[in-house]
Amino acid sequence: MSAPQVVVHRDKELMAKAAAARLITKIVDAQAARGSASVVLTGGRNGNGLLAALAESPARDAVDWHRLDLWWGDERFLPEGDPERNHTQAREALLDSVPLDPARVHPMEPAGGRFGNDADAAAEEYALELAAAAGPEDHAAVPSFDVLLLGVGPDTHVASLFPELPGVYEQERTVVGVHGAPKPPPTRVSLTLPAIRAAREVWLLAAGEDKANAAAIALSGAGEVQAPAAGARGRSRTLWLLDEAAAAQLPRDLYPPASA
Ligand SMILES: O=C(O)[C@H](O)[C@@H](O)[C@H](O)[C@H](O)COP(=O)(O)O
Repeated sequence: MSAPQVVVHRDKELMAKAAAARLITKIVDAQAARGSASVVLTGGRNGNGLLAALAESPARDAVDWHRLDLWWGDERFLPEGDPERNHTQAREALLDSVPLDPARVHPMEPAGGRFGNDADAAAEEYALELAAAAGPEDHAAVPSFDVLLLGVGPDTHVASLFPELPGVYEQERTVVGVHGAPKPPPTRVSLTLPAIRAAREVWLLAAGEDKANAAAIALSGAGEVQAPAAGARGRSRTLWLLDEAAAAQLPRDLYPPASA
């Protein structure tokens, strides 16, 4: 697993724009090299802020949208179209504005869908979908995602893996149902750390002073059970994209203060 790299931007708006530019370049390079690209989206303000910035980017259509596979790192287990679903918010922020191939967009099942209100069954189905998309060269029963995006909670949760809750202990399954999540809604579906760590690159997005403590804890050697963000590592790159407020408590060796 790759050691974390930290990049700090002035504020959350610039962080979102810079992250969007970085993601466009990564997708374009992957498509040039392998004919397609694979990205895992995340929910929350920073994840959706990146998508909205990408939608506005002048370089947006350098991406061949028809050759992009989109997955989700987690989903709030709510009915299709619920405004609080990560899928709904991603569509509003970007997906409905670009010519994606619908067959390559993989939302997690909603509540009241094929599995009714059984989040565990929805998780099992998504694991099967991921496994079906994995190739012989892939590092787990999931495709080798080019970039897996993660927002970071103030408690250091990523996706819907919360400190000391069952999902963060999962070492076999790639997707789990989550019950009793401290961040509403309580029922969710989430990739597990083994699935996250199969990604080539993991990018963690955190902006605002409410994330400063979480970033400092996760980047200072905390264990993944107490700080799930600490376990979110990519095979070849782990990149923390912060604004100055979220970087304020980082150890000095990770983010030296601006020179006076
Ligand atoms: O379903 C969700 O809510 C997200 O997937 C969650 O993991 C989110 O990324 C973090 O809670 C950070 O959210 P903010 O960026 O809004 O702080």
